Amino acid sequence: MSGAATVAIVMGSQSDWPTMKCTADVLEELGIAHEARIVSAHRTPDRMYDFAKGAADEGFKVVIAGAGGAAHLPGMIAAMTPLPVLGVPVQSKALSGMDSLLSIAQMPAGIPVGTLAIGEAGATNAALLAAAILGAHDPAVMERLVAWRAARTAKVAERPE
Ligand SMILES: Nc1c(C(=O)O)ncn1[C@@H]1O[C@H](COP(=O)(O)O)[C@@H](O)[C@H]1O
Repeated sequence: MSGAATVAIVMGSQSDWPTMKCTADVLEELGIAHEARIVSAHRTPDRMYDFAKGAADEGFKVVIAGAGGAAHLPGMIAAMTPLPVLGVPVQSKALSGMDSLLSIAQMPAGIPVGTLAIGEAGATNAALLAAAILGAHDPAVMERLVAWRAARTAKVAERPE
């Protein structure tokens, strides 16, 4: 999406992309400029430090961080930026994402990460939550979010077939 990105989507590995693509797809549908990068607290700590320290200066307003297993990425980023950080627990093979969920949710008081559900539902909702955050100060974004939700509601059938 063109224009200065307001939402950063970061993930610990290329293998997280099938999940985090759900975030990118919904942001695209909502017309919210975003940028996706692979950044790992474990494997690329210097890149993570530079990203987290510079995210606000880069113009990002919200960071969405997805990671699986020992998912320290969202919390480490939250420790280094005042921006809202939304954490998406990516489903892991060994523990089905429970490890990811607990790693992201159990932050110490003072360093918040808004933790979403495991997997694609969480990745989708992270985009909607980012839109709601941005929409609080941007009526055009809020209008598109309301329309997106209305369209989703309209798809719910009254009766099962
Ligand atoms: N949890 C983290 C972090 C981190 O938190 O910094 N970096 C990579 N990972 C995770 O390791 C999993 C397996 O990665 P590989 O598939 O590359 O082995 C991924 O879900 C990734 O998010």
